[in-house]
Amino acid sequence: MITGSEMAVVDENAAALGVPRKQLMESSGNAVARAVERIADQGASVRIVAGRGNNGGDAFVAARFLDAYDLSVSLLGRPETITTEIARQNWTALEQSDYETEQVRDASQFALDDPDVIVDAMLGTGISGPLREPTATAAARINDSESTVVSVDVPSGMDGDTGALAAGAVEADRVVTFHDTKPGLDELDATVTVADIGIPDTAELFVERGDLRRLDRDPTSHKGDNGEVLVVGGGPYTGAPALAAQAALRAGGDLVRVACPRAVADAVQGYSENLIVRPLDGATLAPSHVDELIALADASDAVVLGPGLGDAEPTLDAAADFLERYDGRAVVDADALSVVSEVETTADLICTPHQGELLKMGGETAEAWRDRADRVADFAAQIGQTMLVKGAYDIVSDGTRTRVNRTGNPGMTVGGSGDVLAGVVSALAATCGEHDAAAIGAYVTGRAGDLVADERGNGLVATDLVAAIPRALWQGTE
Ligand SMILES: NC(=O)C1=CN([C@@H]2O[C@H](COP(=O)(O)OP(=O)(O)OC[C@H]3O[C@@H](n4cnc5c(N)ncnc54)[C@H](O)[C@@H]3O)[C@@H](O)[C@H]2O)[C@H](O)CC1
Ligand SMILES: [K+]
Repeated sequence: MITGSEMAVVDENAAALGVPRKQLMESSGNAVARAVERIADQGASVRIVAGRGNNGGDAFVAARFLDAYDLSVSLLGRPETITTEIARQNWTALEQSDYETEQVRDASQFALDDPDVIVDAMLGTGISGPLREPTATAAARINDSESTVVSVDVPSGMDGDTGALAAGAVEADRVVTFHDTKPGLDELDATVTVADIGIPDTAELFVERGDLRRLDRDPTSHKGDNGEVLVVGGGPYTGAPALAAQAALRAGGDLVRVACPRAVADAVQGYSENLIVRPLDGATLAPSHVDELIALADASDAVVLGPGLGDAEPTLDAAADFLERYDGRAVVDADALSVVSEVETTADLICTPHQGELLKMGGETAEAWRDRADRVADFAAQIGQTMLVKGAYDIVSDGTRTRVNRTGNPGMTVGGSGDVLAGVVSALAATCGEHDAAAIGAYVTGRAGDLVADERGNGLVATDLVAAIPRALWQGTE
């Protein structure tokens, strides 16, 4: 089962992997034509009723495979208002090839002459809201007809994400859906065919640019809605918490605070006026700080625990106390990772170890990335948290879903890139679930590294990554 929104991610990832949407549309249309052939003899009358989106586009393709039928195609609208290039191209091909076509400008013009088969391609997963004219009238006429109705992808009027049927939705006899079944289809009194349209299976496994659709920012959001992040770090090191904090800001975090030992507070503040530093007494994190950290964390949307903390006994005790008392979202990185397996926590963690740190946590790794993916998924299920195991192929898993990220390059082994990743993931975790935040965070950070490597080769440093995050994040989708 896959939702319409998820399909939009997968089909854009297929395009990123070299299988463009127009190719998918050709496969979809061919599958629709084969379904018509299964239910109607050659020469039977077939009426395609198409909308102005890609659902219609699928049917314009199907038309080219139905020459043996008494075929006519009705477009609900004007061709120049067809909403996508690939659908428009397939409509134009019908016009130029002299297929029997008509343009229905107004519902009153729409007449059905009781064809044997009606192909319902008015609306697919792009539906929003109740049926509008002329679709509503066309759907009513289709439902009143005696024809056998074959719906493309979903019956027009069905919501691709929830399966809910709008009032007046088409009552299909058959549905030809693509790649995987959709919510609601198995509750219909219709024969459903799931057509393979040639989407590579890695389009769901690999994190690609289509995943950026999951970050649709709510344009009406105002300061503080898109992520207040608390970075708990510093002590032996000062750069790490500053890198994580700057990365969180560059990844869209609105307000980022750094809770660090007083001894390094000036150094951390010195890196940037963008940071709000909350000094903690002393030179390293200690259990006496945990009350204040919990108060600060509860006022944030996500926490990064670890950058530059060091592994002094009191520091690890403090990290363990914090995790046992915190119940929000936290990215755990660096030295703090070693306490995760020892604590009972209700927090939703995203652990970002490299393979060596994974072993220290009690996890297992493997040379081949598919084997490593299995082991990481098992470990994530065992500890009940989201794992992001860094490597040439980053493995992300929450024990149920597993993704693989291939962006990044050897230049990113430079110190600090792990701090940048942790910061990016924390900002995303403030606006989307842990699993997606980890997958997209790995993709964006690696992509930032690739953008910088194009310009600087292996001379990249972690601050270059921070600067490239916005370009990597808002590269835009198709
Ligand atoms: N995702 C895939 O792998 C593939 C999907 N295919 C087909 O594409 C459609 C989705 O196409 P899309 O262009 O996003 O939208 P639709 O064609 O479903 O509809 C948009 C169209 O309809 C109008 N509209 C929206 N809501 C309403 C309404 N309530 N009443 C009337 N009209 C409405 C809107 O204005 C647009 O004009 C998917 O279902 C598949 O069939 C690919 O071709 C194959 C791969
Ligand atoms: K449809």
